[in-house]
Amino acid sequence: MRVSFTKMHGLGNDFVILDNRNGGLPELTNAVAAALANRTTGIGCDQLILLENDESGDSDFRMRIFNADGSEVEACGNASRAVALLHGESARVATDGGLIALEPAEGGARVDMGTPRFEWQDIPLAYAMDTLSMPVAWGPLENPAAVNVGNPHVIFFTDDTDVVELDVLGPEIEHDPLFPDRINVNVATIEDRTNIRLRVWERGVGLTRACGTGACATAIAAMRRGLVERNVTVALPGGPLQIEWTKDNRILMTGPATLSFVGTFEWSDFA
Ligand SMILES: N[C@@H](CCC[C@H](N)C(=O)O)C(=O)O
Repeated sequence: MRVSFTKMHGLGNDFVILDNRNGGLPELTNAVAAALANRTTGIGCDQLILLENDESGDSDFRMRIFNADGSEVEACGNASRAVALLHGESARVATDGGLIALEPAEGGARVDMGTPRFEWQDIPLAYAMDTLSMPVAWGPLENPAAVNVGNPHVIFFTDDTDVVELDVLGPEIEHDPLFPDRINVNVATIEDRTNIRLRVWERGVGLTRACGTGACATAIAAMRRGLVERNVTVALPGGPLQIEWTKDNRILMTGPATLSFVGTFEWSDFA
């Protein structure tokens, strides 16, 4: 079967998007997702995004997210903006991390990512601790915060994020038994009350140019610690995102998205 896909990215975090809202595609297994995401033998991307009908009728459609390693996960901020651009109009979208609201904007989108969660069981962590100030360390990275913004994040604040060996510490922390579902690892530097610099080791992928949910989680953790205002710019290697934590406890993320190209592939080559 010949299948169409759209290649998009948000600040260099790239996606292969399959639109199955009209049905007809075979079941997308974790193995097929990993094969398509492979940059040597597949199409290549950080995340594979599958759009489906929401049978419950609670949303306009459903967005499923697969990391490059094939694992299916709950949320993806950058892909949400890409899907908003592709869809072209406002939409309420069901994800495994909860309902999100897309609002296309010039060259990108504003996304209501929902409400953050802070209970240790909700991250999830393996055992109880204060998620705003965790008494744990990995090498020079210590005393992180953890936030679930649909997916799980741990956030370390350091004087200079650029000197952290995230390619070494990232995989170690991602796979630590403290995190039963593994974790996305964020290393951030507070520049001033409205600016944060951020690098992310993504669960199931590795270092990426940008992570939208990482920007949301990091901004919320910094706001909870009183380090920044409730509306900040988060600068990632791929560019900036604007993150606001509203008085009614919603996370609003605004930033660009880009359509790279449209192509086709033969499903049986990857199944
Ligand atoms: N790139 C994403 C996050 C994708 C999912 C993440 N790797 C996870 O495993 O939770 C983003 O822009 O948020």
